[in-house]
Amino acid sequence: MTIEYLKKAGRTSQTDTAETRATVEKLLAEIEAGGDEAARRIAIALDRYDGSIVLGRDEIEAAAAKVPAKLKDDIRFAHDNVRRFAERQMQSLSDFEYELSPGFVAGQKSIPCRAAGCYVPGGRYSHVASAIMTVTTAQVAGCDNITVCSPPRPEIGINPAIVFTADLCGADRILALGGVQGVAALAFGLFGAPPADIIVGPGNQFVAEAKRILFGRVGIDMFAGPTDSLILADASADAEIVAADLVGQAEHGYNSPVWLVTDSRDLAERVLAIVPGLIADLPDANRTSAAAAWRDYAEVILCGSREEMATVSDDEAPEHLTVQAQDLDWWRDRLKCYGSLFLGEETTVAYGDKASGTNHVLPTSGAARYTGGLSVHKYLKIVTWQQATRAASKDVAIATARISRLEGMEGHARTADIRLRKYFPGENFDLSAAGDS
Ligand SMILES: NC(=O)C1=CN([C@@H]2O[C@H](COP(=O)(O)OP(=O)(O)OC[C@H]3O[C@@H](n4cnc5c(N)ncnc54)[C@H](O)[C@@H]3O)[C@@H](O)[C@H]2O)C=CC1
Ligand SMILES: O=C(O)[C@@H](O)CS(=O)(=O)O
Ligand SMILES: [Zn+2]
Repeated sequence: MTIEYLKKAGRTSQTDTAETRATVEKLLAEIEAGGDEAARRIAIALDRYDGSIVLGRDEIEAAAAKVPAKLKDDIRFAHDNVRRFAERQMQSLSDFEYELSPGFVAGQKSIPCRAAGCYVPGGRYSHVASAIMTVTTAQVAGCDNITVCSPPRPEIGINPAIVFTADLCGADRILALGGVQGVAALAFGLFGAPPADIIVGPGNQFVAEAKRILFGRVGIDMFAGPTDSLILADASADAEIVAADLVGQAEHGYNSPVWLVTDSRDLAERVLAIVPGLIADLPDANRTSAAAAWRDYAEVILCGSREEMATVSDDEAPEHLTVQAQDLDWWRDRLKCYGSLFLGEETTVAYGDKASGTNHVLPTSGAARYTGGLSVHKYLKIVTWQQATRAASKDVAIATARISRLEGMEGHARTADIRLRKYFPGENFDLSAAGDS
């Protein structure tokens, strides 16, 4: 490899993880011991919010009344796209039964988790689209009970558009709780909510760590923490658009990595020259986040070939991966590690983030090495079953008895023996593990 870093990051998604873990463990222990009251106390301390936590129907209607009609239409448009894509995903998985031998049938079926907990982030920005992504997929998957948690703003509560959206998409209950206290409320079943079987949704490092620690006790979709994005671009790319896309992603937060990987030094240098001006031109809060992310987490990597670019990208396993290069089919076939792929200049990460229909809850911090993003499949338990005639069970019983004895599991072996004696009286079987080798 002949890669050259034209800009190297001083920090990565693994920086400060021990400190985050210690903070989250302490908060979870406090909430588990103290229940509703502890969660409320932490919400007051961290989010300066002392209003109602479980939103009543009147509060939901009041929030909906505050959302402009045009925005409601946009939310319905995005919801419709996400719902139709999720329905198509449901169709991609079908139950089946298979006759392994005459009379011995095994099958696979999918069963939705009963209670889903959806976390909708809202600390820095008001992530209305995350409510669409999480609640809609839970609803299409067939979860019976959907609880939403989202952080309240001081004095105000949850952003009204998030409340409207969660309700539109099918939430059964909405809790004004953010961060660790929100995730804990979903997991432990606080404020009258059923304990979640699965918790889904993105969030900052505290939210992602809380889900990670609770995993096992409760299911989670994946590690979906601070957003990251990588752009693969060759000499044919438009430097202005590449720079705008990098800055658009850096605004997510001070700890959002962005990478440009290219085989064109000229493109890289032009992008490096354009980015600072685009960041400076953002509104205050967005500028602060993007400037810090660009300074501390951004990288510009020059490669010798497109194969080398693909390898660098797969090693990063970015959440969002954009290709602005020639021969898009080659890239789609070659790339292996990403949460969601955006091919060509005519689409962009923000389309997927807000409205195009694919899910924006995606693996971060390299988790795309082993998982895709949120889909209806994350809520489904793929289970198996089997059923047999007595005649069909004979060969399986003999093999089971012998393998069990070889393993030293005599009790298992005898569950097969007893059936063979009952179903085939008078027949003799060699059920010992020993025999010709
Ligand atoms: N991976 C994905 O698919 C997506 C990721 N995101 C990410 O979600 C994140 C959203 O973050 P935020 O705006 O912060 O909203 P958030 O809702 O995730 O977090 C806000 C909560 O963090 C808690 N918190 C803040 N500082 C804390 C501290 N020092 N100790 C303990 N708790 C603390 C507060 O209780 C607050 O309620 C961003 O990093 C964004 O990139 C957003 C959408 C999709
Ligand atoms: O990580 C993500 O998918 C986010 O970019 C989604 S959003 O733009 O913050 O809604
Ligand atoms: Zn985004």
